[in-house]
Amino acid sequence: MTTTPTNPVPPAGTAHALELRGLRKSFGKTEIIRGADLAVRAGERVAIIGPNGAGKSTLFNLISGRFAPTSGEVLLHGARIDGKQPFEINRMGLSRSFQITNIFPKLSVFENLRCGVLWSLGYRYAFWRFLSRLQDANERATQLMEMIQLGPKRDVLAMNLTYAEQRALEIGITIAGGASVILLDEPTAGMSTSETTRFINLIREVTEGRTLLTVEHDMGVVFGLADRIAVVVYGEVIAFDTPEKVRANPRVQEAYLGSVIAAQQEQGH
Ligand SMILES: Nc1ncnc2c1ncn2[C@@H]1O[C@H](COP(=O)(O)OP(=O)(O)OP(=O)(O)O)[C@@H](O)[C@H]1O
Repeated sequence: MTTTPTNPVPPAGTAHALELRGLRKSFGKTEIIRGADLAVRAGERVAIIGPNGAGKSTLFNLISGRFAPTSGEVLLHGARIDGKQPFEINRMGLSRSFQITNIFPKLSVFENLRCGVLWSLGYRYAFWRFLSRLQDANERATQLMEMIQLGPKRDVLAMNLTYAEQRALEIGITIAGGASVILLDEPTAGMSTSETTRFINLIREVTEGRTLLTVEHDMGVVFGLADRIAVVVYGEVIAFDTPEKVRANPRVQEAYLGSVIAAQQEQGH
């Protein structure tokens, strides 16, 4: 048995890392996602932006399997994943951060990461302590710990970490299984400006070679991190392009970005 992660970069010429085709989702009579299309290339970093209530979180819930779509398709490296359970989608190589609820507060940094590694290998939590001597799981956890720069905090309980450290740990757990597609919900929410800058660099490093999707409100993070930006307005992807082109897109300006950038400039961002 080995904990070596699966190669996060699929062979050249394969399908998109992630694809949404005509995706729709209704809650009762209200259609929230109204025919969303998106095709993300392997290795791309994509930020999903849009006004409050546009459906960004719902899209994440549809991709990660928390909700089944009303109609339409979600494909991971060309394979249909819509309607599958979250753990099945996870096993197929897509991992979503669940913010700090992912973390076991009373376990140390190292133990949290080892749990993430073992869980991704298919062991149930009840068994992990019996497997604690497994050298490869320990090695992978150590490797992750260095990656997220928490080596000096190895034996500190997660609940005693700073908020930014907890977010870093959470990302470590998210990538523990070697998933090729990573979904991060507002990864820098609640951080100071300097923490945010450091954290963007950390995210860049740990997701290198993987496909990253993030939902983000902070335009500094969006423009600093994303190769392409998907703009969701009223349940549709109205633009999907490079940051420069999205910024210059009159439809985006009108629907969303103009007012957001103006507001963030007023606040001194
Ligand atoms: N489980 C649910 N049942 C009913 N309505 C829901 C459910 N989940 C989301 N909605 C509704 O779907 C709409 C879109 O919500 P969603 O959270 O996806 O938007 P968002 O773009 O992520 O917003 P925000 O930027 O404020 O987080 C909202 O009107 C919300 O009330």
